[in-house]
Amino acid sequence: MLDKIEIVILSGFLGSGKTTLLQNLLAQEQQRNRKVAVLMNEIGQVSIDRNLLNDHTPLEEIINGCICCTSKTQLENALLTLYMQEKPDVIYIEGSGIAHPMEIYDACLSPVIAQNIIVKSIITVVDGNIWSGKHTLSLRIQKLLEEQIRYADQIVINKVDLLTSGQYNQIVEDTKQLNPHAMQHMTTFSRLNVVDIINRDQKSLLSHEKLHVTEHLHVSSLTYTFDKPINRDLFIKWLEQLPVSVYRIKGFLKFLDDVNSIALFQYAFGVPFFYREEVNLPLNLVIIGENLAKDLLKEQLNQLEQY
Ligand SMILES: Nc1nc2c(ncn2[C@@H]2O[C@H](COP(=O)(O)OP(=O)(O)OP(=O)(O)O)[C@@H](O)[C@H]2O)c(=O)[nH]1
Repeated sequence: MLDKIEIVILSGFLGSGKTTLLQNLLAQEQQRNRKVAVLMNEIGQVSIDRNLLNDHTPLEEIINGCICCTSKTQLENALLTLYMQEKPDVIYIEGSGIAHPMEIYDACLSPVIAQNIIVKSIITVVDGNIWSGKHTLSLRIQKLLEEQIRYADQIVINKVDLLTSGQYNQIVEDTKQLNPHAMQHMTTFSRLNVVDIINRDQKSLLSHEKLHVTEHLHVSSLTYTFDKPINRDLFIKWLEQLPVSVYRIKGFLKFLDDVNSIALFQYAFGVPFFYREEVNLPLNLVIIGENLAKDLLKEQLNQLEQY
């Protein structure tokens, strides 16, 4: 089994400074001698940003589609390709400016590779200038900007050079209110030493800081592997009692009433879907949510295997 590959998700609205940040990060990774791969998602028909990266960095691109719709499977496949072919230490995923960070997070956790990766950080770059004038944007875009901030564990407030001190203070306050857990960085041209922040050794931090760090990424995931078929009704009963903080589950199941096939299972915000598949895949179930009670969930899933 290969070592776990780190994933860092770069989120942020169009033009906020994600590619600029990525270039900075890649330079820092190079100094640390780590093997890096990049996955980019752009909405346009052609890739613009690839020219901004050096030729040695393995790159997969998903062009002309946003991860939140059909391109999600493409992202899963691209990630799998990078994982199998390049075996990097870390994969940076730059989402399109209109992608929701949770959609990217979700797409990373394909049941096929969820056990082999670890999402280290969700970094959202906020365009200070756009944020200050956000009332001129549609409500949908305003909501997206807020969501991109809400789900980050590192917030890079960029383009500080274009802000008045009043605007600067307002952004700091707004982002703190939307996401009190995240670390804030105020930057110009996305200049910050974030690699160290992502990789800092938690043991070396002061104890109060340690607690803070472990709480940063408040969205988490759990992968459970079933060894045998389970009872369908009991599984559905289990789903019905889940707290709303579990908002996504996906994976492969085998039910006692149909042991010759596999059920591809999808669950989003309380709504389950089962698709019958005639393939043989490991029975991995990935659960995504906020403040997951992992031990309890494992125990409950283990119980399902006892019937
Ligand atoms: N004035 C100013 N310009 C910046 C800053 N950071 C980035 N830019 C410029 O903003 C533009 C967009 O930056 P990118 O890094 O390409 O932004 P992006 O988020 O990758 O953009 P998309 O790929 O369209 O989503 C570029 O022209 C950058 O040079 C900053 O701090 N201040």
